[in-house]
Amino acid sequence: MLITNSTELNQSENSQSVISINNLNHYFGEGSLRKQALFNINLQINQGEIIIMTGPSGSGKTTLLTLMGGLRSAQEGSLEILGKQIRGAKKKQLTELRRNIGYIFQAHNLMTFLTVKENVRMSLELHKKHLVGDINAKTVEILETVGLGNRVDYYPENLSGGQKQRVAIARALVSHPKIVLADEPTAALDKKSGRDVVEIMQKLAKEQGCTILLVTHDNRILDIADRIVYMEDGKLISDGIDTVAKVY
Ligand SMILES: Nc1ncnc2c1ncn2[C@@H]1O[C@H](COP(=O)(O)OP(=O)(O)OP(=O)(O)O)[C@@H](O)[C@H]1O
Repeated sequence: MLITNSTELNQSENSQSVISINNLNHYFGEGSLRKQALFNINLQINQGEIIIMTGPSGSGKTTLLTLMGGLRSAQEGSLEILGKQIRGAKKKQLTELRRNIGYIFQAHNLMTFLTVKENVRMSLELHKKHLVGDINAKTVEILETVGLGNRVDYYPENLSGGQKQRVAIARALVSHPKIVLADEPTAALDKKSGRDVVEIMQKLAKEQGCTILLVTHDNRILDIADRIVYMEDGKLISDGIDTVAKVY
């Protein structure tokens, strides 16, 4: 009976872990040009956490973010995303995994020839499981949540930077991904728009229970994080469990 209980406990603990990284190394280039970009990274990320990754330029934040987002295959060590081992993963496995992940980038990457509504709706259309029910209504609903209910038929060129970024958030979250990756989402925005954008991300993520991984140099938004991961020279210096105060 005791064994059963402890097994159940382990299973429930594991189910909370969305990303599990152990002794991860990463290299760019080959032969004499081979350069190590990540050194022995260990990090556990749980469901619903908002993680901000910060550190100097070239410290490896984007490399780690793209690995955690299934945008490249892990080479050495262990990287489990949503329970799947990504070390040595093939393109097909990464494509499959990416269906569970939403992406928000500094340059929002909206389709300029589609309206706001069409941009968001397209994301739903790529997910077969969301093609049930009224996808138009789902699209309008999330646009209302990000404060763009009155802009659904606009083209991106007629929106401000902050509004475009809010469309990008709606597009990333409309399919209820388990993980959202955001690379410098406030970099091109003024203080107020940047703040609005991260607060909307925070609110939606908490409602949906999704995990957010956010890379930023923007000190003004650090407070939305549950944890701040600090990197230097390809090494993880602090994973925010109890050292945030020392770093900042
Ligand atoms: N495709 C690549 N080919 C070769 N080296 C790369 C490549 N991408 C990144 N690097 C190197 O890996 C290291 C980490 O880069 P990375 O972009 O992950 O850092 P970063 O912390 O995100 O920097 P920034 O804040 O400037 O975006 C750097 O030394 C960089 O030059």
